Amino acid sequence: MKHFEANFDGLVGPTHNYAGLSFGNVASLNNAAATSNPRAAAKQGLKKAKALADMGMVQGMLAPQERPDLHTLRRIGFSGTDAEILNKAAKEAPALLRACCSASSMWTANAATVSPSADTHDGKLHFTPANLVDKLHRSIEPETTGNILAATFNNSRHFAHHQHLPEHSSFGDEGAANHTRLCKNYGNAGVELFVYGQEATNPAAPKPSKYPARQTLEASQAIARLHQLDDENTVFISQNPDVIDQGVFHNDVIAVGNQNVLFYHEQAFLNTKRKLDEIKHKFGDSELHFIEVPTSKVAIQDAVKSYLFNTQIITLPSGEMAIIAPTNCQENEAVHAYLNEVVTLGSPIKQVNYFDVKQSMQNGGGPACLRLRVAMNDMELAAVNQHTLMNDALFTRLNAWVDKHYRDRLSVDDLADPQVLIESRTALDELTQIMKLGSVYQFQK
Ligand SMILES: N=C(N)NCCC[C@H](NC(=O)CCC(=O)O)C(=O)O
Repeated sequence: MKHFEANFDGLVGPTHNYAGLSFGNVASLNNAAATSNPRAAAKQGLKKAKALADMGMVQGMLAPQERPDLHTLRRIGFSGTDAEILNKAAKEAPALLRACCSASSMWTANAATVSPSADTHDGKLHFTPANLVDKLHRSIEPETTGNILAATFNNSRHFAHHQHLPEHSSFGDEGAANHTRLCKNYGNAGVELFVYGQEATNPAAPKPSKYPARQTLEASQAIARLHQLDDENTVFISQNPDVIDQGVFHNDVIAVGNQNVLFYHEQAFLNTKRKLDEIKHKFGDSELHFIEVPTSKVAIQDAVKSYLFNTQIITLPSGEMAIIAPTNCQENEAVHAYLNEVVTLGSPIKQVNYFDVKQSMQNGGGPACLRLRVAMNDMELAAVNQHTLMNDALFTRLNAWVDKHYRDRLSVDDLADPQVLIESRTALDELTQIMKLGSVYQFQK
């Protein structure tokens, strides 16, 4: 049996816009009210996904969510026709309308936490959608995320789908953005690293003072229980609150791992030495590469601006590893120099490939935010909805679909236009047919 890691990228939705919704996410705040280009955003994402498929990687796509979210607007008391609701919300509660229009489900690293079957007691691949309670616009994602995951991984013999955690800040959960798995080979039991920003039930524990910590220890522990992970195969690590206060709102902005490589900034964690020792102990005897980037080479500010750590580290079919980086890393002198150096360090990382995902980057989402990693085997892959898997035909079809339905300019003021809603629903209805998802959206029920 073959084992590998698949990446499921979020297809950027038709309402991709810059609304400044994410306090603590520097790019989101800096680009608030800028005009977006949803068509370019979707195509940039598709291009990256196709390039990985062309490198021999298993690559899937996850459908976007229905936005504007009329269901939520009705739930909070707006009534009338769809057009009346949009009109009233724009006048009476513009901030709430903006929260109901974000295409933020594109960052599928926040869709769920995933534990491969090699790690779980029942031998199934486990998914728990993230509740994303810290941000209003993201807290309305988990139910549909669960529907989309169930429609994509739709086989109960292989896949276990859990409900998202209780919707309370004690269980703040941002999914795979704060989760990394190290392993010798994808088919071996790995060590799952859960990184959190605060402890809900221990107010004396370190936490940031300026920006929110979106992930709690309690949420991470709940996921480990749900996924039937062994204590011997899990490590819980506190993020350094000082870096959260400098814009590191998820751990995947400061660290990334793959197989036997952990690539992280020296300021990423608390108690770094102790935690690395625990990882080493749980990982066992074989070779493990800790690539620690010192502040003297890359300042936190440069890491946050360039998204050096929001890169994907992938294992190519040759066994060598490649870094998939945003072009923003080439544009930052210190970071570019570091990436030129990293391939010479004698670790498995041998190449760096750059992709322009600037439309997403302007909202604080790099290459790694755009993908959900699912380590799996070929039997499990055969049980996946095959219409979600990237290949020449799907790439051509999705590009044509984007050309047909997406605008090339969208401002926050356009979000109240009922025409945007009609365009978005028409596009998504067609998409569910292309990807054979069934009726995953509220407007289809
Ligand atoms: N690091 C990972 N894995 N994901 C990045 C998520 C970016 C997203 N940005 C936004 O939601 C901005 C939306 C706006 O402002 O319009 C967020 O902050 O949750």
